[in-house]
Amino acid sequence: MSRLTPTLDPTSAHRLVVRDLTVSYNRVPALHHIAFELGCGESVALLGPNGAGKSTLLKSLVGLLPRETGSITFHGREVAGATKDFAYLPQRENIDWDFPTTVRGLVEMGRYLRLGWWRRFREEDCLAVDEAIAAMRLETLHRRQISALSGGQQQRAFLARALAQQAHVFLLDEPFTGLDKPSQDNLKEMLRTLRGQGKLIIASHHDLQTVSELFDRVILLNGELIAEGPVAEVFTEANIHKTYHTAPFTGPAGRPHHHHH
Ligand SMILES: Nc1ncnc2c1ncn2[C@@H]1O[C@H](COP(=O)(O)OP(=O)(O)OP(=O)(O)O)[C@@H](O)[C@H]1O
Repeated sequence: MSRLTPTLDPTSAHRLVVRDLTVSYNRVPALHHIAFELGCGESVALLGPNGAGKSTLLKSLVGLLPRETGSITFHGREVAGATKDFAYLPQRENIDWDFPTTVRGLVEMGRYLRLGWWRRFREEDCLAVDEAIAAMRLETLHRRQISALSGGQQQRAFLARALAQQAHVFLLDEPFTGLDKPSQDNLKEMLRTLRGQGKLIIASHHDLQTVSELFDRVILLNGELIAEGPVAEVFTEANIHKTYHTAPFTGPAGRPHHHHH
């Protein structure tokens, strides 16, 4: 295939395709030969016990971890390393909320990610930032320091940054954790907005009670892929049991390392 004129497979348009993905830490595999295919406009719960590899999968999708085997393609194009099409929300405790910036400053960073730091901010960039702030209902808070926001508002500020970046795939690590009921409802609505805009949302999640209310599909993970598909088909008693009550597949290298929490 010519490098200059990549041929796009029409069936892969708007799809994220993961094939045979293996990711290891110090040669100990945390993900074993994972494969799945997702489409834009879907919201997907990434489920599995502590240490199942949920964060590892999100980080590897966003290019933060090298992969040992496998391929990731989006829109039929191989994804290698960081891409502006993908936005990543780390676990809350892994974000430095004391970083001195306003909501607006944070959202502008998303825009710069898109432009490159050397480019001048233009009218259209300001508009994109305004739009993102409005979509996440942060208009009244845009001058506030991010350290002075509630947990739910901080999540929205990060989602606004991803919107300004014009990301298509939103990789969210436990976005509902630590939010009270009103903030959860609010985030739920924001995710519905994003899905309506054709974004693909993949979120690790721990509350099995809310899965069917919040998501269209599930990925059940425990070192290896247990099952993947629409909630109604795949989120079954038997699959849940298999995911949470079976010893994780540890691979030929032996037991996985203890979890960092
Ligand atoms: N930086 C690291 N170095 C070595 N091993 C790691 C590292 N990060 C994660 N691991 C191991 O990889 C495996 C998967 O961890 P990961 O954090 O992806 O799980 P998780 O499903 O996100 O867990 P949790 O639900 O607790 O957040 C675990 O066995 C963990 O101990």
